[in-house]
Amino acid sequence: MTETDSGEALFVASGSQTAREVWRLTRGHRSALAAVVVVGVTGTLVNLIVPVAIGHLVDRVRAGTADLGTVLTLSAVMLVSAVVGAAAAAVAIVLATRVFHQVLAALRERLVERGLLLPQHVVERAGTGDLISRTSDDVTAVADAAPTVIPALTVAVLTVVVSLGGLAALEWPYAAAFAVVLPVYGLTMRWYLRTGPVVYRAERMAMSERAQQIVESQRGYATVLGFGLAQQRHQAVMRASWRVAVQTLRTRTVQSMFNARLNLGECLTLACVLVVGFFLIDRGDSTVGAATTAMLLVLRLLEPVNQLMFVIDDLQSVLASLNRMVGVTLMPGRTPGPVPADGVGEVVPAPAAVQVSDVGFRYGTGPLVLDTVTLGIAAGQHVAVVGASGAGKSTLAAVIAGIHPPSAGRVTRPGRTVVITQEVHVFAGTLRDNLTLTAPDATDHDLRTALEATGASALLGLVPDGLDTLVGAGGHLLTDAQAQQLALARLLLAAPELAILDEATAEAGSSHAGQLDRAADAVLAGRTGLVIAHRLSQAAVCDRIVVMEQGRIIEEGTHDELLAARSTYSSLWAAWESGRGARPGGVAVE
Ligand SMILES: Nc1ncnc2c1ncn2[C@@H]1O[C@H](COP(=O)(O)OP(=O)(O)OP(=O)(O)O)[C@@H](O)[C@H]1O
Repeated sequence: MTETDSGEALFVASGSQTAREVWRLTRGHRSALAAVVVVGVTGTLVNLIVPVAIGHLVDRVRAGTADLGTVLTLSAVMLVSAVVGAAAAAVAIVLATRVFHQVLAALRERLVERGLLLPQHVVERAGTGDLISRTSDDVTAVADAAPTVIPALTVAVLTVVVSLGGLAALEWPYAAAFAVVLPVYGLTMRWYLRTGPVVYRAERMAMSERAQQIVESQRGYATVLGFGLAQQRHQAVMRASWRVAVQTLRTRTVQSMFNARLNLGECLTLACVLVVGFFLIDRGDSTVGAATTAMLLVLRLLEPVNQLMFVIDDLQSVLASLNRMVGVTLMPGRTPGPVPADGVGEVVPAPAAVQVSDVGFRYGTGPLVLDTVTLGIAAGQHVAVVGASGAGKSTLAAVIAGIHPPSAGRVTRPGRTVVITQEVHVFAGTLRDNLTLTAPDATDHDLRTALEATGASALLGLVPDGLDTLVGAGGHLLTDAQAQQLALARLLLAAPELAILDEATAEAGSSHAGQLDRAADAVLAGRTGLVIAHRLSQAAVCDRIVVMEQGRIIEEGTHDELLAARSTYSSLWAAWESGRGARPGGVAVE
């Protein structure tokens, strides 16, 4: 896991780790794989009948013993063997394609599942584009190449072995002539195996970086517009795209040089076999028919040898992608729910109560963001966390939610915990799809009840097709407040034991603020709640308030207790009250 630990890309598996993992995934498909091999061997053997029959025909013609019957019989044999050989190859390819698509689907599922469980800081450290590129570009690269690579590799290996055997059986010097040229192929292969992975890896990395630049530009759309960074982002994407173009050009250059070396090997082989045939016939050690068969066998053999080389070319690309995909599946991640993650600290399940004990947290190697934080929330209690910007409130929420593993200390929380932040994602699909994400068995009646409870029943009247309305990318665009209502209704349907609202209703100043506050009250009712409060009116109605400053809890108590103590909170409250009074509409909606 060195690459991840050093703060760079996500883990890339070694060849043997990938082979082990892929072999494990073929469990359940082994008999189909055996069928691919058997059918492939049969097809290859049958295909060799054609050159032997042509050689035989040449000798019969030269000897003057070839009549129409012989020609027709040999032609029929060749026709049948060509048809059977082609049919066997087709069956092998279909079988292999099926098996590898199934294995690839299983690997992709594991990849996505694991990717979602990776600690957020690990993904962020590597750049989200890396994970996206592995689940898209790499999967596509393997999907495109695997169905041709595997049967071609099998057929090529079998043809080489069987044809060499046939050449040796004919006259050993023919096989020897081919063997003399083999080092050219060996050297080509060695050069390519050294050069290929380097250029392919560089190309994939460039693609990852391009994906990262595009994702960042899209994610930070508001910031890009707000700060007038469009030109800068455009340049960054252009530079990343140019690097992809340069790397792709390098890859193509290496491929062209590879082709040139293959052509050289082909020329040398044909020349050697011709010269050997000439001397053998001249000395009476071979017939013209045998030389014809040898030449045809060599021609047949060259094709799969070239194919083998080309397959190795694709194989390089497939292996580079597979290593990256398998790498993610081998990384340690959060297991779903409240389990210890890869930090020094610990997260363990508990009934509806929360206990945070001496928790410390830092982002990567940065400064301590949470410093020996201790906090208890009884089952059913609602606690608000307030404090200045950067005090560590969101980080504490994320550590309790299990998004970040604590660097030190221990967190105990309920198994079913849901966190809602200000950034709510609306998935592309129907409103119903978005709501049933966390409650697949919910009926339309349940969905309507949840929307009503969160004050969002009006939403159904505003969208064109009710629950069937397509929302998210490409669909009906929901406002931020509507997206928040949707998220709160989704939380209600998920019915967690602990709900964490990280400024989930922070639409301060908007006419929806009061509505969202009421929705938050509805979703917190009857369950344990942690509220990262943006507006102090949200904190005031909670059972307890915790004040944070520079990663530490500095005050704790009820709203009245903290006001009476003339504490930091009371100053915050006074400042907020005067600000609220000044803000038009602020009071009216509370
Ligand atoms: N992903 C991150 N990587 C590095 N540092 C981070 C990251 N997220 C937050 N921080 C830093 O951690 C500290 C605490 O941030 P956090 O967001 O938890 O504070 P907060 O009290 O929730 O602030 P706000 O009210 O502005 O959201 C800040 O100094 C912030 O810059």
